[in-house]
Amino acid sequence: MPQATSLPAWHALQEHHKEISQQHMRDWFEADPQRFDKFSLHFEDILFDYSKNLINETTVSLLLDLARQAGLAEKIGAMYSGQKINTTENRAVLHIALRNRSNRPIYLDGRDVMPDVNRVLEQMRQFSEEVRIGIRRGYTGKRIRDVVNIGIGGSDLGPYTAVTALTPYIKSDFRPHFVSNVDESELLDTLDQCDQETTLFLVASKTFTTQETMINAHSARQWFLAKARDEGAISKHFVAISTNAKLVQEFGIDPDNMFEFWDWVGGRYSLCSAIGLSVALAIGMERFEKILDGAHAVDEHFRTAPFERNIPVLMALLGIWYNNFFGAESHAVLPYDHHLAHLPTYLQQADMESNGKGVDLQGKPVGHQTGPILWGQPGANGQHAFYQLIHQGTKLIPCDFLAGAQSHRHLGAHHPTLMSNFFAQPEALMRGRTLEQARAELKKEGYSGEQLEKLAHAKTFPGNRPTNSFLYRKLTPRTLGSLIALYEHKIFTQGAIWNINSYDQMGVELGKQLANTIQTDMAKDAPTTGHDCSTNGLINYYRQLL
Ligand SMILES: O=P(O)(O)OC[C@H]1O[C@H](O)[C@H](O)[C@@H](O)[C@@H]1O
Repeated sequence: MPQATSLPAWHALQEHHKEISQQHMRDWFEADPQRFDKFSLHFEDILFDYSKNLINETTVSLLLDLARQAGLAEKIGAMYSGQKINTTENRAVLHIALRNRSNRPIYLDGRDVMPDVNRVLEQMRQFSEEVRIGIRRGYTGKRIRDVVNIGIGGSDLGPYTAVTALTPYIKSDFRPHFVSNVDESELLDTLDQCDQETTLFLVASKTFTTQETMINAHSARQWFLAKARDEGAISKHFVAISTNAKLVQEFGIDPDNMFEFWDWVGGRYSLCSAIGLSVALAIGMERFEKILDGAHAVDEHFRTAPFERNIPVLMALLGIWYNNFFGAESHAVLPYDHHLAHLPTYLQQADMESNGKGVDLQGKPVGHQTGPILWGQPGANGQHAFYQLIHQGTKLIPCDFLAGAQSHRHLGAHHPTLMSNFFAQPEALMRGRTLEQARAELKKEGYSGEQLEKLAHAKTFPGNRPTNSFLYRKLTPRTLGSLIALYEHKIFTQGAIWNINSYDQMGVELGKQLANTIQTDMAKDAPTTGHDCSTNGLINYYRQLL
């Protein structure tokens, strides 16, 4: 596959960019009352409004050409048919199989993976129901009240984001916890809230070798045994979620208490696998399966919708437009739905670990920018922190705004107020405020002369800042599954066009290796000398502080 930069559509977009960058969205909206109809789409109850972007019909058509010329259709086909598109690790990428709610088989090396998927779903169903209704209890016969998921990265962020998102559905006498960091503070603060007799630990790790998770799991085991004093009781309080049966057994977890997943599920794409067990325990398996339904519906949309009406494809192309032609370095995700507070963090791993790559599929340096810096936090909080820079700073930051029309609980004017901000911010970012408008407003307020002039410039907003708005009825399990799948396929599409492998994460390794050698050095009595002088200096000063 040729580099994206050598495709004819790339050159055409470079030329087109010159023309678009001279124009203002405000004028387009004034000239064309149909703009919203042209540039918005519905998927079930989710409205995707992309009309407030720096695009016209030619832009969209050139971006679609780019997708076609980059072989996107073939690449989607390759993923769905189980080809080993994770070429560096020689693995297929089949998270779509985890939520394949159709009767269609999905083959990997000539074998249908669906019986395995369904077997584990059945195991999750049985286990979560037994815990929730109290058939499975702790070693003293008490009901399980606290569930602690111990995992990091993909074995933490997905279920943590989902459990937070679906807080209104959590069983009232049940408390889910997530421990990821190796910093003992997190584990100890959590254990302080728990009782050994009523706590269930889910040790979640695809590889079962991740340092942070293993240390936390061993410490949790010790904490448990300090009270239970019976190794036999472990089977009632520890389960594992992993692809590595051997290491799970070595840790002392009964194979019957292991929930399997497979090397064709990337960690950051594993929410719909057994990694979602904490979600199933918290909200019930039936509702967990609604997440799968929502994700599957989007999988089908992505697979079958023509590119011009394919939401993840359009999300990806708009991202590429800003990333590669406007030089935007970051992308903000701004949920006006407090339950989605962890979505930006979740998407940081999904997007930045997938597309933070500098070589292409042939192992050659890419000749263009790849994945953006993804960041964000819930509105309205962000408005009082970093929106100033988005409105008037010197950087272009495309933003996604997300909101549910209905909230789960009602209190006075809270929700309408939140929603008014959700509508106002993208409008203000698009429209801005001209110098003339600022002058007129100040004049009305009684300003004049030099002071008016100075203030008018400070109060001018350039506008023309691009946003997407996602508006759905209510944050249900199904909607959550759909939103996550939309972003997953956006990431896939961008990786496909950039011709990179979105499914390995070699960049995480070096720091891990160095940490291991440094820990050995730290254990020695002599001052550390084996590193650069800065690292030596830091380690040696740390010793003095102990
Ligand atoms: O699930 P695990 O094998 O414990 O891995 C947990 C995480 O750690 C690694 O460092 C990877 O960068 C992540 O992609 C992964 O999700």
